[in-house]
Amino acid sequence: MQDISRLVNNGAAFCFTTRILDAQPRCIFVLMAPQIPLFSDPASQHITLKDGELVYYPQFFSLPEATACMQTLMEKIEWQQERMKMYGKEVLFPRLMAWYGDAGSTYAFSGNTYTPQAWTAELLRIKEQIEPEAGVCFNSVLLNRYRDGKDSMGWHADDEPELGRNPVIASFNLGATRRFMLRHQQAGLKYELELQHGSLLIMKGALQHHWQHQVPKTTKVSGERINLTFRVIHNV
Ligand SMILES: O=C(O)CCC(=O)C(=O)O
Ligand SMILES: [Fe+2]
Repeated sequence: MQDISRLVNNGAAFCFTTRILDAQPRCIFVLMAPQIPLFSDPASQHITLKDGELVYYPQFFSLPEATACMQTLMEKIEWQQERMKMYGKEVLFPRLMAWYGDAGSTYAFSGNTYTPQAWTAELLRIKEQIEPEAGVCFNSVLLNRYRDGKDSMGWHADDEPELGRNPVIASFNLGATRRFMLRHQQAGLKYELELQHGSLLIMKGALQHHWQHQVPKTTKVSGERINLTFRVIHNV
């Protein structure tokens, strides 16, 4: 899978997914000549950190579009509460999860190996809108569903070997606004964002090799939230 983000920055690109009979969806980038924007660039904030980059689109999907999308994902995704080993004991993840993607994009973390389910139409639709902004063709998505403020995700980096060096990860958010915290692992730096309904956060550069992130528990939020992290898995 080729990272063309450098090229995208100099011109415009779009990416589409084709499906030939029963074949896996294939993602194809078409580079356009510079200075001829095909689509308007949704408003975004570029945040340059030490050893990493973030691009935040507060309203990547409009509110009605995001609400309809969340409803579809709540109904159509096969949500599961997975288990992990912690200090030798089996514990439940404090959230629901699901893993979708191209066949073969197997992913291992927290002691489990996840085999993806086949893309749904709704997931492909979201992926196709995100890819031109991210500049990569994603082959998998991890979905997390935080049922209320008690559900959370602890400090970690998305630095598993199958994600490769300097992975581009696109994180799409629906439902309740939650705090997304980052901490630099060597420099003692911190950064945080409130990820709102319909927003997109692209993480790139060396971020995953130097920073960790988390979604802490909160007593202030009672609503549900769904987060999708689109990724490129290199063992396909
Ligand atoms: O829910 C979020 O915003 C974070 C998700 C995340 O970090 C992950 O899936 O690795
Ligand atoms: Fe993560």
